Amino acid sequence: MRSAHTVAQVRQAEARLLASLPPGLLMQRAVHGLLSHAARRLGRVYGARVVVLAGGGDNGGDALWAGARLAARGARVDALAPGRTHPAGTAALLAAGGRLHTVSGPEPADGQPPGPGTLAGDDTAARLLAMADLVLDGLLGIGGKGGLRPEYARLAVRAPRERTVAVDVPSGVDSDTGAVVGPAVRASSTVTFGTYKRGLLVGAGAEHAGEVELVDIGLTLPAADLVALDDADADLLLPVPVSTDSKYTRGVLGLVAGSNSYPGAAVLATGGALRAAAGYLRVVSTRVAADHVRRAHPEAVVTEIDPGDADAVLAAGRVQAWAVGSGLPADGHTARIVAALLTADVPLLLDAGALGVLAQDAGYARALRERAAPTLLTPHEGEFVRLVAALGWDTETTVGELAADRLAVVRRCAAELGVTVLLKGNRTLIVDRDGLARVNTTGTPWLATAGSGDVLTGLCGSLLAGGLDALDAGSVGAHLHGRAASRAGRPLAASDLPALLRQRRTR
Ligand SMILES: NC(=O)C1=CN([C@@H]2O[C@H](COP(=O)(O)OP(=O)(O)OC[C@H]3O[C@@H](n4cnc5c(N)ncnc54)[C@H](O)[C@@H]3O)[C@@H](O)[C@H]2O)[C@@H](O)CC1
Ligand SMILES: Nc1ncnc2c1ncn2[C@@H]1O[C@H](COP(=O)(O)OP(=O)(O)O)[C@@H](O)[C@H]1O
Ligand SMILES: [K+]
Repeated sequence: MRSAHTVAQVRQAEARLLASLPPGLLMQRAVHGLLSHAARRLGRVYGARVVVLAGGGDNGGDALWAGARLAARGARVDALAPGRTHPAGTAALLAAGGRLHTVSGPEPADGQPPGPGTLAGDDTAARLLAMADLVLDGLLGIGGKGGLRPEYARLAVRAPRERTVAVDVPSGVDSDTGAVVGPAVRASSTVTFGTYKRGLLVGAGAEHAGEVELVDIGLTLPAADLVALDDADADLLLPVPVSTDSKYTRGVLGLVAGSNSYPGAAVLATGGALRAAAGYLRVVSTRVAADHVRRAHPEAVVTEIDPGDADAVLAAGRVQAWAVGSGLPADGHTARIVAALLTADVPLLLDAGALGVLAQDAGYARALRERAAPTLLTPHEGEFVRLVAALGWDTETTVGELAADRLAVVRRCAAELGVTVLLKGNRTLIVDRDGLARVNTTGTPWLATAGSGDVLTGLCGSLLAGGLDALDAGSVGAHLHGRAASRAGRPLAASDLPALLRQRRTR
């Protein structure tokens, strides 16, 4: 399990630790981790060309110290700085034979740098960056605020992504939110210290960070309210049948999905549901979809209903969870079924057409809040925006806030509706009514294909029926879904996913 903390939490933990350690030791722990990572990436340090981008704070200090160590091992190290630099890190670099260039502007300038080293222009900086075997981005760490100042931005955009290692966080990424305003460093890997910063896992920041390596520097941090599951966590949470189980005790899922227009959604959701936790799957569909499901999945127990026949849905039989919405139109028929299922006292997943129904009437908010059993909503961004518009949120503002602080927005929605929200997309977020959050880090952009969300609905519904709470069902479902996608051939079709959900089990 990877835990993410806020800048304030990190600062507090650092302050406590700093008070108990000899000066400089904390930074040296960070530098040691950074150096190992850089050496591993370089393969051969001796003779390698390394560029350090050095801002004025401690982040620049880390990068300069690591540059000094690489220089001592025979690398040719040039530091590029937009202004003043960390004094001890600078002295170490120069003593080890590294060079410091203060990048003064677009043209090579005459005059004196603000400290040691030489003045250089953008052309020199660009040339050094183009020739570098490795770039260490130490422009800004967790002290970065807002968009990069122009002199920082000019260096940030010239760093070659595939050869750039970000120190702690890519410069220009907001450590707490993952928001990126304007130019920012794009790294192929990030070495982060003490804990994951939220911005490395969520939003645009995750995309800028590349692979993230965590270096332990001995910080003691509070329990995190945002975590990312690893493979082992998901495998442990996945319900596994025991010798005393029957198909019923494993959990029965009721899946209301598919329509004459979208029968495929029912087939896909069924495929996902069959390869998770439930031991028994009741699929409730109108005629055309029911026929498709029967043909594709003989093990599903199919009940055929007339559109909108809520009584027939409930009469399909006892279930431990309902999942409703994939391939259903957001119309009056679906509204009747949704209204009936909202009163059921078992866990309920609402997706697609069912979310569309909720978005048409603010009155559903109350019904959601009043439900005693867990509720999981699985919107993509468009569905999310429409859903909260029904709560009176301004659409344009919501879209802006999703870019600025995705986690905060999803938290607000989950709290307001008293439900667990799974917001799909790259780095799917799963947040419960109390604000506990998970971010999914599996998957590939190939999942951006019609129907993959239907498979996810079946999968998560099945996990709910298997007894997981909504936060676990959503996060384990998203994890397995993404993992299946990364095992797939390319291009990926949604119907490839169910078979890929089968895996060699460790238990
Ligand atoms: N504090 C500690 O004890 C440790 C800190 N470490 C490193 O220290 C970093 C934090 O150091 P700092 O607090 O000095 O912060 P930074 O190194 O992130 O730098 C903050 C400085 O950058 C300037 N700045 C902020 N936003 C800017 C922007 N948008 N454009 C241009 N300049 C901007 C600020 O004026 C401030 O002087 C961590 O990320 C980590 O790399 C590690 O060495 C581990 C120990
Ligand atoms: N760029 C992306 N990277 C990774 N996963 C993605 C990306 N875009 C979409 N996904 C995932 O693909 C699925 C798409 O679901 P959804 O939008 O509901 O599609 P549909 O309704 O067609 O099935 C979700 O699990 C989502 O997280
Ligand atoms: K950085």
